[in-house]
Amino acid sequence: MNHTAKAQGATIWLTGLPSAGKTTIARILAGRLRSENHRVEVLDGDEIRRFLSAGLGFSREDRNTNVQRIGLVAEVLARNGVLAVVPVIAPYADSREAVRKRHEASGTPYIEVHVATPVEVCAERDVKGLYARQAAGQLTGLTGVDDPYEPPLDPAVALKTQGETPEESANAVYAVLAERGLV
Ligand SMILES: Nc1ncnc2c1ncn2[C@@H]1O[C@H](COP(=O)(O)OS(=O)(=O)O)[C@@H](OP(=O)(O)O)[C@H]1O
Ligand SMILES: Nc1ncnc2c1ncn2[C@@H]1O[C@H](COP(=O)(O)OP(=O)(O)O)[C@@H](O)[C@H]1O
Repeated sequence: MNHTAKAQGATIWLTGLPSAGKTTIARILAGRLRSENHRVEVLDGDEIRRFLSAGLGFSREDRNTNVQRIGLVAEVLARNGVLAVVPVIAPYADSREAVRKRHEASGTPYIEVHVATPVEVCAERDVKGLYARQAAGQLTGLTGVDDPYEPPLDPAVALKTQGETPEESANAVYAVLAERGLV
């Protein structure tokens, strides 16, 4: 297939707690997809918050605004043939549903991946020290600890990252894309 002329885009949204493995899986998946000549963009929550969502905090309202902005950008990319990989917490089911609807409205594939690492494992990994800061009383409103996380009820795939390598997790997402004829 000639990917430059007729590429099929999609949004692949990786939702899950801090330190669940979203960013790691997104990077590995994106690397594999690029090596196969797909057009790929990773819309990382942390990066977007420095620019497109600068000034937004972690209230329900701000998280929703953040997720809708990212959802808009992802849908535009995906509609135009890009595989948009989105490692963003997106803790609220209604925000994720709005993003799904935006994709459905244009007939653009939207794949929801639950990076379903248990909070105890995430807190042990604590890549950015957020769980320690929350425990020390230096931070409140941490997703999964003292702020809500509404798990997806019907994700395309749920990854148990504590029992597998990051490569295996990324391969499981790739397999879903393959099943749906997107790669
Ligand atoms: N209170 C609180 N809760 C959750 N996360 C926090 C918080 N404060 C800062 N951070 C850091 O911000 C990153 C999450 O940003 P997102 O844009 O993915 O979150 S959201 O979808 O708007 O909820 C998240 O990145 P990841 O660890 O990669 O998930 C954190 O590093
Ligand atoms: N199967 C796996 N998938 C993804 N990350 C894993 C896995 N197993 C262990 N890890 C580790 O967990 C950490 C996840 O960090 P990160 O990807 O930054 O999480 P998030 O983006 O969800 O905050 C990394 O240190 C990664 O090496």
